[in-house]
Amino acid sequence: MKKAYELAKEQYKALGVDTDAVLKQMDKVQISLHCWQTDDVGGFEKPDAELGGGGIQVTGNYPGKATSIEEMRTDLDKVLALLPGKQRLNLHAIYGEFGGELVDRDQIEVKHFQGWIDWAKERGMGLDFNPTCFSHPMADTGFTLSSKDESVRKFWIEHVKRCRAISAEMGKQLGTPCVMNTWIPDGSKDEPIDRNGHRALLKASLDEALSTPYSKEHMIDAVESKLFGIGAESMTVGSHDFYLGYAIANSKAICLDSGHFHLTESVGDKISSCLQFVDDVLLHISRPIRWDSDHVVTFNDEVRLIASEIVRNNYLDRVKIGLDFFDGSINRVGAYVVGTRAAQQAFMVAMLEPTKTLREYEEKGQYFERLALLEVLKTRSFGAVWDYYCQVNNVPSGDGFIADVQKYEQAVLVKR
Ligand SMILES: C[C@H](O)[C@H](O)[C@@H](O)C(=O)CO
Ligand SMILES: [Mn+2]
Repeated sequence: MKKAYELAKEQYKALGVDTDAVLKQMDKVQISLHCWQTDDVGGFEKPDAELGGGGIQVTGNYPGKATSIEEMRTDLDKVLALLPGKQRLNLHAIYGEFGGELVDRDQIEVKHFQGWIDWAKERGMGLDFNPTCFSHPMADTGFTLSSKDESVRKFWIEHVKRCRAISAEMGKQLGTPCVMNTWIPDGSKDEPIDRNGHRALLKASLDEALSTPYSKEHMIDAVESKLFGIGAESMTVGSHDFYLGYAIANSKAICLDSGHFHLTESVGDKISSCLQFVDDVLLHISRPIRWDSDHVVTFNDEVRLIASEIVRNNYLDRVKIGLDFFDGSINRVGAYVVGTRAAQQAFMVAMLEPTKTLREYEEKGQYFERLALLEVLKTRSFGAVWDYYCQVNNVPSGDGFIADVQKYEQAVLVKR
């Protein structure tokens, strides 16, 4: 492997790229693992909880879904052991440790998440967080923060407020800001008459829910837009226009989910636009197939453009990288490993680009040369650099992780 790496190093050196520097630079890529892939977005508020409503859906019934926080942590440790580099963990509010009590969303406190904070601290990881404004009777009408019913709005405002306090404490205790992302399912199946009314209510609810000031050293608010959801095909209250406007006007981060735009739109193209106006972008890297299907991320052109845009513009400090897929049709631990590695690979390939040369071609109008070099790069020995990176990080390289996931399935998952 070292030999293959040395050859690749020479190949990239000829193009003006220092592969050793790339290996170091990869340390800056910290991907936040979305906890909800372990259990198909069920959460542990009550036994056998399942994702309900919210315009999102998990398909598949592959054996081995985590049925408790303990199982979830075992799975996450397995995932972490198969990934090179450092990761964060992204929690949803339904994953608190409620000790068998029914703690409603407007009652959650730091104490329900202290176990996670300690867990993360032991692993030297940062945490991110999300209010859960779905899978709850108060979300059954399809509206939460933008509901016309004041009692419904109040309930969700209180939930978001408590989530922010929890997030700030997570960031404080772990010494790294917790990104708290608010996504709500609010929308309408059929053509509504009062789009404006719901958007005005959402703005007012957010103003109140996000009013407590917290240091950016502890927590960063992000808001996530969406084009449409299941059962909300005609109008989504929190559209991209709405949230980009809100984020700019209120100095919040905007969350761009790869599945939340028309399929011909590209999240990679949006990053440099948003960052002209907001301090931070949060990514939910996903793989939409025909709709916001939340397929496991693969190393495709979409993800590569996202990574290239971040690396080419030195935006690694301003773009927080999260994943958002939930596939219950395959081994869930394997799904994490494939999806996270794919995103990491996209960043590595972006770092192996001789951007300076490409930029010079572009500045001089040498578009044939720019195109040709981009094509040549597609056949360079990136795989050897990736394998070596895995080796120096003591995780399986090549297809080695497949056997590890299979072993874990036999030893742990099938017994659940
Ligand atoms: C579970 C997440 O909050 C959810 O996936 C959200 O981020 C989203 O993308 C909804 O479509
Ligand atoms: Mn998302």
